[in-house]
Amino acid sequence: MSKIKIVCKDQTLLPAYETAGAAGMDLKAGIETSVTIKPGQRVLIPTGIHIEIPEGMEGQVRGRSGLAVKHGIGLVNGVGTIDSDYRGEIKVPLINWGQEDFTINRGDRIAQLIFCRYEKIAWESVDLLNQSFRGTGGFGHTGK
Ligand SMILES: O=c1ccn([C@H]2C[C@H](O)[C@@H](COP(=O)(O)OP(=O)(O)OP(=O)(O)O)O2)c(=O)[nH]1
Ligand SMILES: [Mg+2]
Repeated sequence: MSKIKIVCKDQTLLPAYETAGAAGMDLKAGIETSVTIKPGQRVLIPTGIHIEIPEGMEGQVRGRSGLAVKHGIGLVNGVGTIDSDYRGEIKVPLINWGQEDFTINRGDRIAQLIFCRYEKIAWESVDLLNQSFRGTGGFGHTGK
């Protein structure tokens, strides 16, 4: 298990795995007062945490399916990327795709954070790529 440094002044905001097999730690809203998101509105919610991810790893901020299904709450950026050299506060850009106002209170679990290893690459410029069975087919060319 990797150890990752975190600055979290309010321990009630410390992200945690909710179950033994959870892939993501839930991120909590570090807002002072409640925030209401109107239908179609975007808000950037602070989480109260700063982290130091080792090089070669990234953090992925993903939505919570319960908030999406029950209230239409999603992430504006799809999946957020937390770079290993980022030392700022992690923030979550939420959007209300639903039809009703949605209120967030301090400490509410608004998204989840997954850690992944990635590989860096260098381009090798060529004129031709190796042929493959798929070729240039994509975007549904294999059918429904
Ligand atoms: O959901 C997110 C996405 C990003 N970030 C922070 C961490 C990340 O390392 C930094 C930059 O994110 P990204 O590279 O996605 O945004 P950008 O628009 O390319 O900004 P920059 O020019 O600062 O890289 O913002 C968050 O706190 N939450
Ligand atoms: Mg960037």
